[in-house]
Amino acid sequence: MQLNNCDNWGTERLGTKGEGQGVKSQAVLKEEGNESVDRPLLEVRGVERTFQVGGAPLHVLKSIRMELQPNQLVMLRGRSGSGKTTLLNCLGGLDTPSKGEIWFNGLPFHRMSDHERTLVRRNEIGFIFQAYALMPLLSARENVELSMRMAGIKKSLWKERVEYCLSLVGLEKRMHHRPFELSGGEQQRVAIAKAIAHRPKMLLADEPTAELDSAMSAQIMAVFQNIIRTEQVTICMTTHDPTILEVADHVYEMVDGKFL
Ligand SMILES: Nc1ncnc2c1ncn2[C@@H]1O[C@H](COP(=O)(O)OP(=O)(O)OP(=O)(O)O)[C@@H](O)[C@H]1O
Repeated sequence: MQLNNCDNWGTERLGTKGEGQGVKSQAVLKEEGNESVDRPLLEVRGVERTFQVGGAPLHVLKSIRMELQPNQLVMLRGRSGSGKTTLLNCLGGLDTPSKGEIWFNGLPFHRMSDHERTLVRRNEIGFIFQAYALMPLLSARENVELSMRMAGIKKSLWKERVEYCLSLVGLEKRMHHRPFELSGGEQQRVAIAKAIAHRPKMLLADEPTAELDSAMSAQIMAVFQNIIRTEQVTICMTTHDPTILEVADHVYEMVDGKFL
């Protein structure tokens, strides 16, 4: 199953980084001398997700425990139906666990309202989908601008940041191309530029290489490694592809809703 397309979340500005009501960002906690700043970027403790299907419970996630440290590339590997997308949805605050805790950047996602999670997600998390999720009538540049508009970033800052993000993914010469004028790998690189334009701390990618051949997949993984270094971002991605696992800092192997 694929992640929801975040472009449908609306465009109003809901606050600046870490401005969620009743919750404090890592930066604020640090200023206050709170020891929690040593926490990982993301901590998952005892997470379960159960759906009611035809009146019976379907236990999709079972006792999940994981950590994402800053500037890591972490992969979730598992067969179709093992629960990878369900977990990614919970990590990104698109879904809430039935049980357990998810701490993102010191914030208790599992206790926050939808509105609070939306604020954090818009400002601090980027999403990349298998099917690129680009607007077909907009150029590469306009697609990246769109995500800055959605994050409420001042228009005067767009030009420099958009050009920088497109150059990071090696597409500075394709800025004016629309998606249908780009290869699959190039479209996915525009999607990456779009996902990092608002400077998220965490990128979640659901099968980002599934539609690509091995050479293009390798390019995407090189781009991921580059942006972890230059943008100080943590990436968590799902994959079926065993050939790309070697570039991961950590691989979680998922079987039937549990980690091996
Ligand atoms: N909203 C839902 N309601 C009921 N069942 C669901 C729901 N979302 C997911 N599931 C079920 O949970 C299981 C895991 O689905 P999920 O999409 O997380 O797997 P996946 O590992 O990402 O698979 P794939 O690699 O094919 O995308 C599946 O059996 C799916 O049918």
